[in-house]
Amino acid sequence: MDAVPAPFVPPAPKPRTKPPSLLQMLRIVYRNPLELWGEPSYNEKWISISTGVGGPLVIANDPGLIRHVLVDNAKNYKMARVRQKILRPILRDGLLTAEGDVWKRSRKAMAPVFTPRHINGFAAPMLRRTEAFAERYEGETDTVDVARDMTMLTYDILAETLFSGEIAGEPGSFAKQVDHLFETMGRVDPLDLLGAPDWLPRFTRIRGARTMAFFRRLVADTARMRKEKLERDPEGTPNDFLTLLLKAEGPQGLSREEIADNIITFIGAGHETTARALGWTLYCLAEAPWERDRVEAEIDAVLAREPDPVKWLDAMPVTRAAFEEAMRLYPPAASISREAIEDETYEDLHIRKGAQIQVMPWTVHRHRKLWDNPEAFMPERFLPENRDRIDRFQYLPFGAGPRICIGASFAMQEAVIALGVLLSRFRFDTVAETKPWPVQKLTTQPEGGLPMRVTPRARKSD
Ligand code: HEM
Repeated sequence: MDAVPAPFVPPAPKPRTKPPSLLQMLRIVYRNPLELWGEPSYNEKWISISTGVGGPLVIANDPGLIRHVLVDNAKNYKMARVRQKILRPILRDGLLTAEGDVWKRSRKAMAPVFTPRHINGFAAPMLRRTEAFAERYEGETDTVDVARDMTMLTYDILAETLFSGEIAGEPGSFAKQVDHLFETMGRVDPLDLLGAPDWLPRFTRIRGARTMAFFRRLVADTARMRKEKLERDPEGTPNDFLTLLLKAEGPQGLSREEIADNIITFIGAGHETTARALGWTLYCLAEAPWERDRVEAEIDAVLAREPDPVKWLDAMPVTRAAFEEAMRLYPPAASISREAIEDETYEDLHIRKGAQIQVMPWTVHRHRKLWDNPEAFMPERFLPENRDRIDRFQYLPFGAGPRICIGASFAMQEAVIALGVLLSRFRFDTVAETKPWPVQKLTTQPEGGLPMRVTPRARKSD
């Protein structure tokens, strides 16, 4: 009998054994916040720091406390200050950054856009886009950067499901502006961490402001173009996100400005997140070929009998488990942050008004008391027969509670369709230069990229 190989342990920063100085801390937070966390963050239920930079801070790792903050007493928590300072100038009143009544009205207006019927309707364009994208690997002999490629793929899919390709302006300029926007604006500025007043310019963001104005004009023109088409030819207008959002326009629904904010939000929240998770999945599978064999076998069997991509998510538990395990180890959103509105107590933890609460999928997903062998890539944890052992609040790639990711089903469907198409046709292998290092920017990115060799798979019938 073959020996069972030891599970693959992918790269991650070692927990710190002593706290950094203030200067070191600012440098780490700017460069890679994942390198900040020490042993207690991976072992304790919570850590409460009463005199942190920017006020009191609670790191929440305990599923009970997480449930308390995100669900049971969610009304006592608003979006954290630093997060809003980074994201609100870009996303304004989009769902991710809206608060209070605007958020409530928008979430209600947008719920019908994300129904299973509409998500299922996106399966065919997801399949079409992935198949067209996969053509680039035919005859490819050089190594390719799978990290970059996955952002292109998920951008193609999002552009198709948002606008069906009907974008104002030059083709290609939209994608370029998006990249530039988030690269220049979506960063933690040390001045925000120190709680500096808003009138002090954030040099990290100045470069992004012009791109922002250009991008907003492009989105407004695209929406206007579509609105005219919808009035002229409702039957011939594609039923994509933009049409669905424009149908939600009105006093009880969304204003035109909010529609633009949400389009930018969907692009910001819904393309790089899925791309990172796909990239890390392909990387982990390549480093654990015994797991990859199981995924490939499942995909071959399902594709041979089920051409309808709507059915793939339910039909592929092994593939789904690999994707979920990659999101455990590399949660695209590494932290979920809130701010306490009033003083309150949870068990013996006193939470002060204004305290920043960090629920960190990064540390919760790697917590020593919550997971066996937490550093190892072991997709079987997420197979249906084992799933019950995972507490709802110890696995949070999409968050939880009223502000849970509205695009979670979209992302899961997209991921399984993308993996189904790519892994049925190609084998993804690492090469000597594949040495990714996880870095937290807006998402958990592989620094150094994911250079990989992509070769056609020999089919059973070949
Ligand atoms: C693997 C992919 C994705 C991951 C890991 C992810 C993760 C998350 C997380 C953790 C939150 C909660 C943030 C918080 O509570 O502060 C969130 C919210 C959100 N996500 Fe996603 N997301 C993904 C894909 C998508 C997609 C595809 C879309 C849209 C098409 C999307 C749109 C949003 C929006 C609009 C919110 C704000 C919801 C609200 O506050 O009501 N996400 N996402």
